[in-house]
Amino acid sequence: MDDILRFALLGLGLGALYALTAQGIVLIYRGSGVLNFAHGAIGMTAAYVQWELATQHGVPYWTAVGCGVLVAGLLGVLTHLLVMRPLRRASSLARLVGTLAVFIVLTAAAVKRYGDSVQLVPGKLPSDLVEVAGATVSEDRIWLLAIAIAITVALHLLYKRSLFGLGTTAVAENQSAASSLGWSADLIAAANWGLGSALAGLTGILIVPVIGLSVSGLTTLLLSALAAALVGRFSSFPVTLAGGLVIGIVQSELTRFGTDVTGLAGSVPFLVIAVVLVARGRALPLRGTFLDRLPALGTGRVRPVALAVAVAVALLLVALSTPQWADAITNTLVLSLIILSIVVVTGYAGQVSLAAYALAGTGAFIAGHAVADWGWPFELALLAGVLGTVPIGLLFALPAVRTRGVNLAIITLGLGTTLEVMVFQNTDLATTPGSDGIAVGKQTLFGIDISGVDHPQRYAALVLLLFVGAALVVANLRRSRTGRRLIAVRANERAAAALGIGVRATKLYAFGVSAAIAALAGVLTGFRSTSVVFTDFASFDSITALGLAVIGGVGFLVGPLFGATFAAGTVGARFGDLVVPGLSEWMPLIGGIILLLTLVGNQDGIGQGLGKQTAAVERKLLRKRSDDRAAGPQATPPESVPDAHRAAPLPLRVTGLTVRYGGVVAVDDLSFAIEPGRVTGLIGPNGAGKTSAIDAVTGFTRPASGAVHLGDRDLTGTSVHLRARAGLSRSFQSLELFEDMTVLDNLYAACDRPGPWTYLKDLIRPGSRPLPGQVLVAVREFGLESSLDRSVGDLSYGERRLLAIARAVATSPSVLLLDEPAAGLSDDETRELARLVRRLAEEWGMGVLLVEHDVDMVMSVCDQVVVLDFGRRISVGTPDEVRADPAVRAAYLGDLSPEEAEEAVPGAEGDPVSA
Ligand SMILES: Nc1ncnc2c1ncn2[C@@H]1O[C@H](COP(=O)(O)OP(=O)(O)OP(=O)(O)O)[C@@H](O)[C@H]1O
Repeated sequence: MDDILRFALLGLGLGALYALTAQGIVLIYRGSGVLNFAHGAIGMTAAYVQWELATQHGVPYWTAVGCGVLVAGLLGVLTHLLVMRPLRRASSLARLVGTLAVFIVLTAAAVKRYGDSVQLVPGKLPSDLVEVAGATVSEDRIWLLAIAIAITVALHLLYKRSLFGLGTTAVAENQSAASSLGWSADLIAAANWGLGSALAGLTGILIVPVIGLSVSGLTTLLLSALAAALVGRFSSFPVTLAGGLVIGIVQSELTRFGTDVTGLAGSVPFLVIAVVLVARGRALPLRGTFLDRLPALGTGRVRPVALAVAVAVALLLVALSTPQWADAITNTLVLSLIILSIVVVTGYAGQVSLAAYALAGTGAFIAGHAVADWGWPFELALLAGVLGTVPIGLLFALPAVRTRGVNLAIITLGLGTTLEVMVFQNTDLATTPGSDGIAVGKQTLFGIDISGVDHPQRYAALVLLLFVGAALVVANLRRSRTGRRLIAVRANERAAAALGIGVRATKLYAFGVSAAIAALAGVLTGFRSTSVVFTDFASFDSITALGLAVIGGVGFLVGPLFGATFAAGTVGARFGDLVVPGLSEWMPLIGGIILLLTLVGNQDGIGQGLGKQTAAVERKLLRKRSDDRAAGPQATPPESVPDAHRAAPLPLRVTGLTVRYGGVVAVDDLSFAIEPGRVTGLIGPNGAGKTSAIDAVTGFTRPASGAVHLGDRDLTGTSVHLRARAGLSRSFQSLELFEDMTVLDNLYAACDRPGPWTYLKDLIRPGSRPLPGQVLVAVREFGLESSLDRSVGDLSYGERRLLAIARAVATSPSVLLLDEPAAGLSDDETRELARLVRRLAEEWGMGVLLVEHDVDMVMSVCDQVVVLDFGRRISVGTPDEVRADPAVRAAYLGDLSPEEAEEAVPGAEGDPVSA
């Protein structure tokens, strides 16, 4: 019992360190929406400044502390002004990498100045042993706990009570609204960066007497601190403190009771948090979720002649290279493969995963054991490593099914670190006796000696060919139907699901392909010498790899090559040394600064600039051909919708539907039916529950009760994409188009129905097929023929609204649910839309549900109208019946002022139902 208490008390001290670190991270996240990877580095800088001033320049201790904290605060403000402000319109991924670049610059500068050994720094907190509740602990832990609590209370009060705190919250929630009230978002962000970084500095200074002063020391705290921040949802200071303390206590108890499993203590609390987060996450984001600006994407087009020439030249260079240069080429290409795996999962599928190195290590681990323990030849071991890592990649994908953004990044980083400490660092699993890794010896490939030790050029040539092969597979994926689905999911998960795309399967697929590529890199890294050494696969290196991916252009196939050249030990670093001898010593710092400049200069990475230039040259050279292509390979649309493409005429029956949001009953026991070939209107005042009804029918909201049947099929409880595939298609009030795709690709995403084999086939032979007949008819009906190659971002407001409906129609639904399709259209456009809706029912045979505020349009188009008020159905019937219904008049009149109501009652002129 005493032991339990003693370890709990020790854990409180540890937890206080986590909490202190986490509070600064939360503070900056609240103020700027950025996860600051440079937090630990800023703290470390402050600690070094304080240490140098106090020990080497005789500055009094507390003055030195003040200077350290001040420098940290200044670094925060500078980070905001020089990096984050120029990146304010960039994707959140680019901003995250901005902080990473700051991290690299600060750590490289610190290594240059102070070296990378650990200094023991005496602290000012008393460290006598004291007895608390029968257990002995060092007094400084109690002080740290008290400081953590005091800082938490101060921050809580500052952000809840002060004008500055209110301003920060206002800016975080709605920047433009806050600006219109006179808050300067820029000033508030700068202040938060300054304050958060000063706190990082103070934390760093307080912590180093406990953990020692070193450049990398603070990163070891990072994961637990991030976990504490996750518990506090990056917003609550008290919950973050509690999270930090509980993690500290659990880790401490585990070191006492679970010492025989490597890495258990560090991993368990993290894993529990990950599971809770995933359980509490949502399969699809909520309505109105803010959609981030996304990194630009390349086309994935391969120019065979240029590629063949490039490969031939590269092979020649490899053959002529010295062993050192061959090694540098291998390093560059292996890192390029790692980055290529990030292009698939983050660039194409939009999932910020920080697991690349963990997956690479897994590949090396499997292949290493296959060779060392089971005596498999290299060819088979390579295959086993690559394929065997795919299931692990899918495991990493599970959190992505229910979490996104920063949360996903941290969970994947944590899972990767767990794998690293529990498997890769476990000497029972990852070393052969007498070796510091898995001893695999020298390799041959189909009888040719390719040992990286004896023939570095041959090994480099092998890596080159495999890189080209992997890049071609990724290029195929980008151009394929499957690639389009990945990009649709990246752009908007809700819209993708509504079109029948299995969002979960798509994400799993991206993680699977990415894992295979990372594993290939891992095997090639591991087998270049005679034993697979797992220090090559540090989980935190995944953060740097993501940074390099963004610098190169995370959506571009050439991105990996550019990104990789910025790393140490690669071709880029060797060239640097050639140009200025001795440069390699400065290379990490210079590399960090170049990263910063590149990122600030071009947020979409080098790949995009290159892509634009190539495209411009090509356009000039091949103007005629590209004109032909713009005209498109599409066939002429048939006169009417071919029977084969008509949707099955199925009635939709909704019975007893009730939707609750906490205490609000948005839809109350609603029943209605939609018959094929007929248009049903759903009207009601603002907030009556119309969109909630569509959400519940299409599966976006889980109703409290009720049933949905399409024909004979009971769709109650099925997921959004399965309802869409069954024949329910919807449009959204806020359109939810795939903004970074062309009109044509938006339509393809809707009408493609690839089978399970397509996922594999697309990696080898991406097929493109013309739009099916019914979509061509829709294109003509909605007047989109000349816009097919345009990007959605270039369309006018009216065109966007038409595309949203055309896209829903392209899925060939039995029932089409339109949510306010005429909002914002002119009278002429609305009349044209009304005619179109009518034709969709009469000529296409669909059942249409029309939610509209334009009552005139509803009355003119619909066969039947359902009226909602406060979620309840108050009337149903033909337009005339509804118009005459006193309950409807009362509901609508309730919306009007008394004068308007009086005016409306006597005659038809002011009648809100007919006007
Ligand atoms: N996610 C949510 N959480 C809590 N309440 C919600 C949520 N979504 C909607 N509501 C509430 O449910 C009720 C119905 O909203 P809904 O948007 O479905 O109405 P609507 O008829 O479509 O309104 P509008 O015509 O303004 O679009 C409203 O009171 C709304 O505030």
